[in-house]
Amino acid sequence: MSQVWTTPHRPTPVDAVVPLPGSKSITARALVLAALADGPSRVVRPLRARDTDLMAAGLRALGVGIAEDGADWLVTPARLRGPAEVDAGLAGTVLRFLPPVAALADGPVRLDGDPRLRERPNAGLIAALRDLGVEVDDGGRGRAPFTVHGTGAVRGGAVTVDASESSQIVSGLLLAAARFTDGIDLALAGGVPSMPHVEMTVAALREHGADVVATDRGWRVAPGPLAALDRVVEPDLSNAAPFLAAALVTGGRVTVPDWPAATTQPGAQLDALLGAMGAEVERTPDGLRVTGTGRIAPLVADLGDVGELTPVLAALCALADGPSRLTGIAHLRGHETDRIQALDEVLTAVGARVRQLPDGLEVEPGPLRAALLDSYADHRMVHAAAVLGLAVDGVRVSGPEAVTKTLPDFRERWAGMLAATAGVAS
Ligand SMILES: O=C(O)C1=C[C@@H](OP(=O)(O)O)[C@@H](O)[C@H](O)C1
Ligand SMILES: C=C(OP(=O)(O)O)C(=O)O
Repeated sequence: MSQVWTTPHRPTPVDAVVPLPGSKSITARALVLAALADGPSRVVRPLRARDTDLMAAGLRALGVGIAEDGADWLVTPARLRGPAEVDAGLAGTVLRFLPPVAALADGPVRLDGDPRLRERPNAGLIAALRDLGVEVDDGGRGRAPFTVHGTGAVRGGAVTVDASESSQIVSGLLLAAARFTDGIDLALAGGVPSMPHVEMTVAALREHGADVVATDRGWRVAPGPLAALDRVVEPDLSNAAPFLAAALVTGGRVTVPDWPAATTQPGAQLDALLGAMGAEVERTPDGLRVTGTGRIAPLVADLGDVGELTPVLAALCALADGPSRLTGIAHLRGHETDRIQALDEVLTAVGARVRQLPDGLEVEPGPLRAALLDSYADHRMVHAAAVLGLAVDGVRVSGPEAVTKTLPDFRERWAGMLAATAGVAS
């Protein structure tokens, strides 16, 4: 039976330092590239959560050695083999990053996951794999479950890809492409959301020595070896969003240590976004510090590059002092849940007026009221509920265990932040 979490109400300012575990996106790329490299690699301080544990399990199922060494993972590449079964859970990264790796295995690899995973769009990836010479049996659905019939090699070469529904389709193809016989010359058929995540993929490939160039219509990866690499994983800046938002909601102060000076993580844009919503944002020697000023300003923004920040930002919009408009995020309908619909339901339940747009939503704050909200099995909808609960007494959320996807101890960290008057929340 699903749990219900009564989210803490907090009428007084928070003042906390909140360290965060590793980035889901960087951990996923580190695992895949280490698995395809020419020797053993160490992933230092990887995120240990459902999505990244499933990525490791999927690679192990293909024959890759992944051992724990304290908090690190030691990855030892091996001949990739089928038959194998991969459980992608609800992880878009596993759904889109492992099929191109599976195509290099010498046998069939079947991929499936949670009921909602079977609704997440993947036709662009499956079509591209076929164009690159890979046999994929998906029953014509363009979604999981499907079987990649690996033959031990992928021809690769020129391919036009529809990645309008997820940037992960591009990332998945690029990550494995150096191991394709002809590499890849990937041209986009249209737009692609979440560009920082594609840049993260390109940067990670280059760090492993891959020859990657941007072209007029996409990216080209030359065939060749990937060098082994020991990589320290940065903190997950997208998971910083609810904690930093708490500073705005309570008029308090939250610092996230080890904020990278330069990064491809889209969460880095929180400084500008929260600044636009009225926060004071400073980079201090202790980390990124966000201070609430007592005012939450409305936000009018294209969030296409930073879609995964939307649930928390939309929750802030419901607490703002004017109407907001968030656009560029049509692809959020294919995320862990249809996030446009879910945000409409949740924000309406706490008193906002919400209008869905073809590519986003408008949020007009109204008199706030307590409500029982659904998590929709979506970790970031639990984060959004927690942010709302700071301002609205009596916000409860069913299915809070969804946070295991990327931050299993989210509720403990949230309580630690609220308990801290100063110093480090634990
Ligand atoms: O490559 C990645 O690590 C991710 C890319 C994005 O996917 P979409 O482009 O499907 O939004 C993002 O939302 C997701 O959380 C992680
Ligand atoms: C969209 C997300 O996840 P996924 O990697 O499953 O697509 C997310 O974490 O917000």
